[in-house]
Amino acid sequence: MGCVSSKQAVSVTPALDYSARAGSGRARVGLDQHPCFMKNGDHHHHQVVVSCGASELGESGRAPSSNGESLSFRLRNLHKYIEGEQVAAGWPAWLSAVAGEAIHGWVPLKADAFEKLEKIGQGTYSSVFRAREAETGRIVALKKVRFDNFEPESVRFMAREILILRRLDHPNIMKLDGLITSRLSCSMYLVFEYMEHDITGLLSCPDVRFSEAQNFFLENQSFKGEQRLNNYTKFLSSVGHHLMNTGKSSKLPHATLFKPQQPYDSCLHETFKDLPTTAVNLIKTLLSVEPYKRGTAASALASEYFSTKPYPCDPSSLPKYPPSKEIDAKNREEARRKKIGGRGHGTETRKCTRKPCGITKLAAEDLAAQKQYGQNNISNMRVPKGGNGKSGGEAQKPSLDKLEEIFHMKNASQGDIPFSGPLTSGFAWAKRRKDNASIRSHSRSISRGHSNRLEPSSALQQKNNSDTKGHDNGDLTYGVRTNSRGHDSYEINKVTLRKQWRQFERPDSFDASEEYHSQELSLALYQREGMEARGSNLVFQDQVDKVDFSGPLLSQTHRVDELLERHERHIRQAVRKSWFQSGKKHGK
Ligand SMILES: Nc1ncnc2c1ncn2[C@@H]1O[C@H](COP(=O)(O)OP(=O)(O)OP(=O)(O)O)[C@@H](O)[C@H]1O
Repeated sequence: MGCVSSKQAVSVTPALDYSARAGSGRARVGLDQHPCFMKNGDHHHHQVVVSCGASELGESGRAPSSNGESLSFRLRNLHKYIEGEQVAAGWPAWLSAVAGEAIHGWVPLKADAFEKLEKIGQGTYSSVFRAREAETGRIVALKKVRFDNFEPESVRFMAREILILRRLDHPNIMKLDGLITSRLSCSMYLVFEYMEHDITGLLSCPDVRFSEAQNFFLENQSFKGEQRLNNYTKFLSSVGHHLMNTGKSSKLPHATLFKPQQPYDSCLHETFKDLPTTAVNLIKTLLSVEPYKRGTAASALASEYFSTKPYPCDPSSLPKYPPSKEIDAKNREEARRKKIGGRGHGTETRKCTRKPCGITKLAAEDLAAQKQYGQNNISNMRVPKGGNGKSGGEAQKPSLDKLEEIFHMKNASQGDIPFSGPLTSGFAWAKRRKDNASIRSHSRSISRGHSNRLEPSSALQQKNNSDTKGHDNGDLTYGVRTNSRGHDSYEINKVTLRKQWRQFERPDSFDASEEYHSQELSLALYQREGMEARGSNLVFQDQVDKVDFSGPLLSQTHRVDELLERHERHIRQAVRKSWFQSGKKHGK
């Protein structure tokens, strides 16, 4: 694992140790013992017992009344102290404030240490890029995760993935090498070792046929690997609901979310009648809705399926397949569909079909945004440091929100067609495209409500495609109309707006000066903006939920796997949404 300290006990020190390899996430940040506290337990800050002197009592210097208070008081100080240390090491404050443990012992990697190549994957909450490490030439995968850095729950959610990845150390699990972000950045990239294949890619290759033993091997291996577990999740979404609806009521907190309109009988045995009973039994266990009944990876490995013939082949006997990834399969499929169906049978149709209301709303907002951009003199916009948001910055805000949403449209998770092939070279988002990045970094995550809201109309989608040329990597794509009235002024204002943002915020430019940027300023502005955005999102949310959980989702041209994929996404989104909400309710 790329982490020096992930398996070590937490201890902190005022001293930062930068002696490790420069620019590496593996660099060590102070693991020396601080005389003020000692460890008790192995991996939680909460378990640190503090025994500080009077000088450590904080600003007031007042001694708290009871032991409990004293401890929490000191722990608060300790947390602040750790946060300060992490920020000094280059981590953004929003991250260390809520997810200090996930980054503990690491220093952020620098964007310009990598040359970003083409987009190679699209996950529900991420876009994945191939990249080259400048110093070594090593090829890595950069996973840009989507989250809302102003939503502590969202950051925590993302950080949990990091924390788990850091703790995993296995040949079948892609290693997390580090994180790219900076003190002034609102986004983050996870740096992984590069994987040439994924199962979906391999399975989609017409030339690749697995023998039973190879298949078995892959299954067996895959229980040990994160990548394949993703595929199981997809699989789960395909048959899971049958299991869920066998008449037994689930005790899960959000079970009603998944409750279908009509009950189903489990059809696992029927669906997999060609599989041996041992395999179906294993699947059944793995798909149990109730967590306590569900098999773990370890129990799966011990299942009969893996101990009966045919045994897995020896890994060394596996042929070396040409690189093939899910994105290639998607692109091939998309090309095929376009060829067969011509216009109107692609993703655009699907998106339009699914969310007509959202589209209408988006189009209306788009027009409103254009109008507003036309009216406002954006070039005069100047956001004062520490301002209260009542100046030009605020005036521009609603437009900016809309604009950035439109910008992110293509990046929305639902049914995106990822780009393949080298679209740019160099770490463009840090160097050449600070303009876009400014807006992007300012933006909040499009996961959850935002992404749903951004389902484009076909007109927007068309423009998306053409606008992509001028921009980088498919990471950020403009969904601006070309054929709408007012387009020119919109374009001009858009450029101006980007310049303005660039002046006070240089996200993703990892050595940004603080001359114009103020995280507090951004925070103040966006807290208000977040409320506005959330308010307007409510309009869409109902529609989205309605679409997500009822009725036929696809037109006839769509394949079952797309349906399943989308189901999976919807389920995850619903779960995460409710998870966030319940987290908020409980004031976590
Ligand atoms: N380390 C890697 N090397 C090469 N490609 C990768 C790597 N990690 C991810 N990818 C590619 O990116 C795609 C999306 O990644 P992944 O499934 O991990 O994203 P995700 O956001 O976790 O998705 P989801 O939430 O839908 O599971 C994968 O299908 C894979 O092809």
